[in-house]
Amino acid sequence: MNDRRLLLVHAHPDDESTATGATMARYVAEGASVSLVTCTSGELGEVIVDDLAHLRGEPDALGEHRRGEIRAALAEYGDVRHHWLGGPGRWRDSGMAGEAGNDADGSFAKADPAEVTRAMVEILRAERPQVVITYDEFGGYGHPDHIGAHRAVMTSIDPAADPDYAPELGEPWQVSKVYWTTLPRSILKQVEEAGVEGFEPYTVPDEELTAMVDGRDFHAIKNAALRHYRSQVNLDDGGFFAQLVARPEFAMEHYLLVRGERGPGSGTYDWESDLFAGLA
Ligand SMILES: CC(=O)N[C@H]1[C@@H](O[C@@H]2[C@H](O)[C@H](O)[C@@H](O)[C@H](O)[C@H]2O)O[C@H](CO)[C@@H](O)[C@@H]1O
Ligand SMILES: [Zn+2]
Repeated sequence: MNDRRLLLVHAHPDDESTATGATMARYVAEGASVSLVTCTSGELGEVIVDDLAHLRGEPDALGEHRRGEIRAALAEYGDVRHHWLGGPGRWRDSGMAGEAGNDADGSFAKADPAEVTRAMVEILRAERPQVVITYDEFGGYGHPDHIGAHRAVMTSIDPAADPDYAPELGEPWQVSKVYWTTLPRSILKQVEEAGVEGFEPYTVPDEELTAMVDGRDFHAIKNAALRHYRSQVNLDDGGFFAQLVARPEFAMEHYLLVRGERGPGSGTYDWESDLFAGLA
């Protein structure tokens, strides 16, 4: 199909590259329109390198720094249009589940759901994507901002298409397919080889997944983008994440279709290899 438009909705800077970077790179390379929504600037993140120690305990400064990191990271992909949900700094990082930031004024976890839906509908109507990607209802691993990003998408798909919902936000738009980014249960072998146990709850049985985007041709771009997130990830310490990122399989990104018609697939589980499969 011509004029393919993909929208990804993530919680913090770096999530888009970690979970879906090869997918973004592939569709940009294939000439699709790719846009990204990031819900917070990651103000409460840790700072893992000492040369950025001045950012520790400085949420505003860390947020500004991470906005710079994602600008540099997205440039590695080429033409990706980037939106901050509600505008830069509208909603702030909530911290990990159970932390004080969850209740802080201005945190994404405390956002008015109606305002979040409105902000998401405005972007959906502006970008008019056929395909939207976000997290599952657990946010992948339970982070409140990831759960919030999931809810932002799942509460806006129908209003975006409803002519009676906020007509001032633009012409109605019906998204055709919604996918949740997931980790296949089969990844456990790699994870356990890297010395990490207890990862199973964050995975989905391979037979329950519906699509896999093979982005191995774009593994280098995904890694180049991740290298811009020095405050968050270290790809050179030989640790679990660095080992995972180095493997070409890390660029094979898996999805579960939750809205729309499943297109033709192939292989053991009849997975779609193209998220636009089945669309006219
Ligand atoms: C990948 C992701 O969503 N990262 C979030 C997460 O970061 C974790 C947090 O800093 C935790 O304290 C660390 O132990 C853990 O290693 C980090 O992955 O939560 C942050 C705060 O909400 C967020 O800024 C970061 O992007
Ligand atoms: Zn995140």
